[in-house]
Amino acid sequence: MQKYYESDAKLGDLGNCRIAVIGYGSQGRGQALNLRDSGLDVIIGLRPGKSWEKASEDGFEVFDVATAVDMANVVMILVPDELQGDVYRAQIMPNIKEGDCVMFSHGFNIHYGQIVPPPTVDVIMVAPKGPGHMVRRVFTEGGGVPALIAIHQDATGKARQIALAYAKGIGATRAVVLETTFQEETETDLFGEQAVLCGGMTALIQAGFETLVDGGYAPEMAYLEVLHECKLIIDLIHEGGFTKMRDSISNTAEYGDLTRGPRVIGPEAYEAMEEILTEIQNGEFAREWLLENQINRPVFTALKRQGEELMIESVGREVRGLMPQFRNLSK
Ligand SMILES: NC(=O)C1=CN([C@@H]2O[C@H](COP(=O)(O)OP(=O)(O)OC[C@H]3O[C@@H](n4cnc5c(N)ncnc54)[C@H](OP(=O)(O)O)[C@@H]3O)[C@@H](O)[C@H]2O)C=CC1
Ligand SMILES: CC[C@](O)(C(C)=O)C(=O)O
Ligand SMILES: [Mg+2]
Ligand SMILES: [Mg+2]
Repeated sequence: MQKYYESDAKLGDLGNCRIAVIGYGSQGRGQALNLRDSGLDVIIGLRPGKSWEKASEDGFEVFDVATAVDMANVVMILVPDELQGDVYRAQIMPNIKEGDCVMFSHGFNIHYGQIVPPPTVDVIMVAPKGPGHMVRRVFTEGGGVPALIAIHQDATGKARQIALAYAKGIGATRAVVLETTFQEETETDLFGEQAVLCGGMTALIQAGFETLVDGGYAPEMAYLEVLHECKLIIDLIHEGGFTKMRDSISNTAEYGDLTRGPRVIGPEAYEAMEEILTEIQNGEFAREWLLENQINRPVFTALKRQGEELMIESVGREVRGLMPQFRNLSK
């Protein structure tokens, strides 16, 4: 894979550009603040509401989406994936100009054909491999969250330089930037969040918590064991792979890890993962999610509420309340 670092990217490639960041949520805020701190010209496009107030408080000039797109030549679309098609057709498409650059942090709408920009514009992805709040936090600490870039259309012949300059502006070249395609980013990102990072992880933690509580152990004990300590173990895996984690745990834990882990994630889990990947590759997941939104998200709403009502959530609030390190953390 092609890799890029600080010396491969020039902020000057965005020097004459005005960047409109459309949306000011997790990624929008993180990216916009980092770009501004990198000395770039950034405005924000929004609808009236909470995000508009936040962006104004943070000192940005905020406009409705159509005006922001009209005023800019680089447009980063950071509204939720499920709304991007409507926002693009109503407010972005009528205001983009020949030679502009349309950017995404996830390939969903391009890959699944929900947005088809005209051939006269660059279409680029700069996708941080981490939550927006961390894109900001790590940048302010002097580091960067790695990112993927991809070029879908290169109308100006400068798409790659612009992608790299943007990646530098948000701090990603301080870590590493890898070049991929819209297809590869979309399919791996959806798979990762569904099967491992979010879906797989919460299901694994919940199953462990329920098993201990059903076995008669105190919920607080179960929480500390299967959720709180998760981060400490993951930090070691993150720093040095399974080897570093296994060097740090006891031999007893390591033997249990090696012999019992594959019983928890056995053939059934592999089959489920293959099915999930197929649904992503053949567009079934995308169709389901877009249709779910068209009917006002009944399944999403019900499952979200059930998740919020789980015992692990209320026990977690209590246990975190016992530890000073959690008291000043925002939600
Ligand atoms: N969350 C993450 O860390 C990651 C996200 N991404 C991608 O980044 C993109 C943005 O996701 P994310 O940051 O999670 O989004 P959020 O849900 O956090 O934020 C969405 C923003 O869009 C605004 N918005 C919603 N609807 C409209 C509209 N009709 N017109 C104008 N503004 C609107 C919201 O404002 P309001 O307050 O008015 O609702 C809010 O500021 C997606 O493509 C996602 O896949 C990629 C990597 C990681
Ligand atoms: C893991 C979820 C994610 O893909 C991300 C933070 O990278 C997302 O879509 O939010
Ligand atoms: Mg992701
Ligand atoms: Mg994602």
